[in-house]
Amino acid sequence: MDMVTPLTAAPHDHPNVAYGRVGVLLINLGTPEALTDQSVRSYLAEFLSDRRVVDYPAILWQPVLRGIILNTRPKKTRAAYGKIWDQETDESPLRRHTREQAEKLRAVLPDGLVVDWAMRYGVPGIAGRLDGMAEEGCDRILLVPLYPQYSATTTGTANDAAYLWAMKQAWQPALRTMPAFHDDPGLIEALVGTCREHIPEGCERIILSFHGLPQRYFRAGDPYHCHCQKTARLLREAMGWDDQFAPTAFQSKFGPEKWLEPSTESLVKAAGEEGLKKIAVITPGFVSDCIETLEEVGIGLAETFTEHGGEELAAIPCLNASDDFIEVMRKLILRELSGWIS
Ligand SMILES: C=CC1=C(C)c2cc3[nH]c(cc4nc(cc5[nH]c(cc1n2)c(C)c5CCC(=O)O)C(CCC(=O)O)=C4C)c(C)c3C=C
Ligand SMILES: [Fe+2]
Ligand SMILES: [Fe+2]
Repeated sequence: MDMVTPLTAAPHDHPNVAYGRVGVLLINLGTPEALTDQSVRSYLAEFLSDRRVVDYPAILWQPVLRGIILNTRPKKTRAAYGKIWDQETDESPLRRHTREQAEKLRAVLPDGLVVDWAMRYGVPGIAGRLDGMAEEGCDRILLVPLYPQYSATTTGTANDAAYLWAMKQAWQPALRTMPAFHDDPGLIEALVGTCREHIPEGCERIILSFHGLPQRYFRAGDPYHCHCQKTARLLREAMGWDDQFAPTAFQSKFGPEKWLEPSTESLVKAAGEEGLKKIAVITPGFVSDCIETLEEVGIGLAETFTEHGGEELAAIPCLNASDDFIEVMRKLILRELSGWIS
């Protein structure tokens, strides 16, 4: 690798600052630290106070959030996490997969790169991990929000947190951000691989389900909806599906506003009512299994399907730390590090 040797002995009147290294920081959403109401509450408080996520004026929103939502939702959300918590490592699935993705990428990326991971909400936080990278001498850092489709509510806010940290640095590192990779041929090929492996024999419909957003954000210019539609189209084309067999839908609605439609729930109910017995749901907007894929889809919507006459709803696993996904990310990261490493 082409890098300057970190300064070990600075001239006597200079601060001893390490430099010359390149860092890669994977960033995911965030998740409760422990399976307690208090931990879920503080995670939701931070998440739902982010103005990129809920853009109502704070003076109106904070009383609703603190007075109602944070007194009711944590108990329900904790119960949902309880069904999917990783007992082996005592962490949420999202945390486990993100950590494993970073560990595997560190092993396959060039020696000398500093590869780490952080969460936008909760721990390990973005600022703390960037402090660590700076201490290790990273003066060039690639930020990699782990969302194939760009949204201001996810990618945008992850990058914001890094810029906010950079505003306070005496020696601000050069920062690059990973562009959306919703149409990356490697990503589509990896999704094709999971479809071939996991879609059950005799499946009558496959719903391509993405996390939703308020329609208002889409109208204000967030390209997320278009990125989702493109991922869905490329996957359909690669699999030879039409949009009757493989419709796009949006899940996880929160609050009273109109969100992107159709909802995954409405398509699951309709499939049962039409007399379909076996369907699958794939979630190509989530690279890691989490509460929204394992609990909402794998448990909740599977029950909804049987309540409406269906028999089996297969929730297709996310790419997680599979070799295929690590290879997708390795190539994208090397592309984005062009000129920084040789
Ligand atoms: C309040 C509005 C929300 C918006 C807008 C939103 C966008 C959005 N979220 C993801 C990915 C994830 N969201 C997850 C959990 C989650 N999301 C919301 C709300 C909004 N998300 C809430 C309240 C929660 C918490 C769970 C609950 O209380 O039901 C997760 C899972 C985290 C985990 O630990 O498993 C992910 C991942 C995307 C991609 C997105 C917009 C594009
Ligand atoms: Fe969400
Ligand atoms: Fe669009």
